Amino acid sequence: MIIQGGNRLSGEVTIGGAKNSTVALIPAAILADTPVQFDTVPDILDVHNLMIILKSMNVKSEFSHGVLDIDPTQIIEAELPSKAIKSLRASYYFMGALLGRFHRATLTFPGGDNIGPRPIDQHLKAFKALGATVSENNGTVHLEAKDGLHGARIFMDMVSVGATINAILAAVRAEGTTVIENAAREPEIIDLATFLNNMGAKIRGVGTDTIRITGVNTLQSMNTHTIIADRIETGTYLALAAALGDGVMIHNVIPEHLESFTSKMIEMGVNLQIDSDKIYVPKTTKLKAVHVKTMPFPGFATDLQQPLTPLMSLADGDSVIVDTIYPKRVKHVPELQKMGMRIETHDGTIVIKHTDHLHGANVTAGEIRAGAALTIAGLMANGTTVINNAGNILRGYDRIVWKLNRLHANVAIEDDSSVKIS
Ligand SMILES: CC(=O)N[C@H]1[C@@H](OP(=O)(O)OP(=O)(O)OC[C@H]2O[C@@H](n3ccc(=O)[nH]c3=O)[C@H](O)[C@@H]2O)O[C@H](CO)[C@@H](O)[C@@H]1O
Ligand SMILES: C=C(OP(=O)(O)O)C(=O)O
Repeated sequence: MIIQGGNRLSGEVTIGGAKNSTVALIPAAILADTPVQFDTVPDILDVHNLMIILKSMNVKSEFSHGVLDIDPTQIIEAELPSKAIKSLRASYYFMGALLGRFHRATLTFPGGDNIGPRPIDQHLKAFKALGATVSENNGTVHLEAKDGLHGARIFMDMVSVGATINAILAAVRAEGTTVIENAAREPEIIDLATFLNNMGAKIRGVGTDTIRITGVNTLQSMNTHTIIADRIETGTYLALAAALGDGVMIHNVIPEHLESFTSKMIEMGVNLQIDSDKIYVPKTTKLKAVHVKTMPFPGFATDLQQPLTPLMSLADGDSVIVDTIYPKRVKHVPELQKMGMRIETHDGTIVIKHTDHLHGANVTAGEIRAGAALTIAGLMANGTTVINNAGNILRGYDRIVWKLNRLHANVAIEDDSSVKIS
């Protein structure tokens, strides 16, 4: 990604469907006995890679103008393409979905963002509780429930989005009732349950820490499922607009999903004008330093700590971030230093000091949200910034180059081949 920095931004931007919903909904589609349709689907690399995985199972999918059609009615068991599986984290949702559909699944370990250790022990614990045996060999996981899946009580040792979703996917067609305790409460889990319940599933309690699922024999889609707005993309544009906007209106927002973030921006001195489904960010000149601690929802999202960093560098005083979910999520720090930002890490604490000027540099997006922070910093900086590994940004930001340029930024992607799907 090549950014000519220094332009002030203004205008309007519309947020796409949530990446973290979409990447669960697509694997969930294989549990249906009918074709399914999603709309407001973000145009991101993760979606294209999930479509490659579907194709390997003879599941046809078509994606056009934000509408994704998936026909799982001719699904077959097949070896899944390990390159696509490794390209994203959420490919692990095929473990729960295939177990639910065929009572067995074989997958290589998932990829996704390199943000420190990301074990899947809670996912495997849930599958075992439901009656599956789990064996691992050379980076491949084999799951099998020879006597079918049976409802069970699952207590999650820690709050995990992925393990909660995987347990739902495996339990939704299991025999009997499953209770997930200490479940994650992220809005994307509610979106997934809405999709499944509209097809006849019986999932109750999503959005609380106890979820009850009574298994059903069939899931049939009757209507199009509209994916919720991406709260992380929203937060990224909010931070960007406050840092270098002369007035930016952000549409398709669910403000209730972002309260921990918007309240932090207001604490910083950004006079956000929050409406029912849009937020206006006025030009902001004076910012206060703040402290942020990431937490499971409804706490401050780990995925938004890095996008807030460039705005923090404009504040008077030292801002502090502690990421309790991923303490090693600091890939952006040395890259931002190359651009002149006064940012340091000490024992899991990130300190951002007031920085007068950023300058363009050659940097690398180690992961998606590090890439978002570098993009904002590049737009604020004098001169040209080149972000290598921009594929990490395109994994999860819907049509980002087009959206930024419509706000009067000067951004381009070069060497598109490096981010093409194979
Ligand atoms: C595709 C998707 O939705 N990705 C999101 C999801 O990732 P993901 O679902 O992978 O993250 P989790 O909620 O599972 O992780 C939360 C914490 O639990 C730990 N853990 C998790 C599972 C497990 O079996 N064992 C274990 O120890 C993790 O290392 C982490 O410290 O939630 C993260 C935390 O909000 C977000 O950053 C990601 O954007
Ligand atoms: C960590 C993230 O994604 P994933 O879990 O898909 O790697 C993210 O979206 O910030």
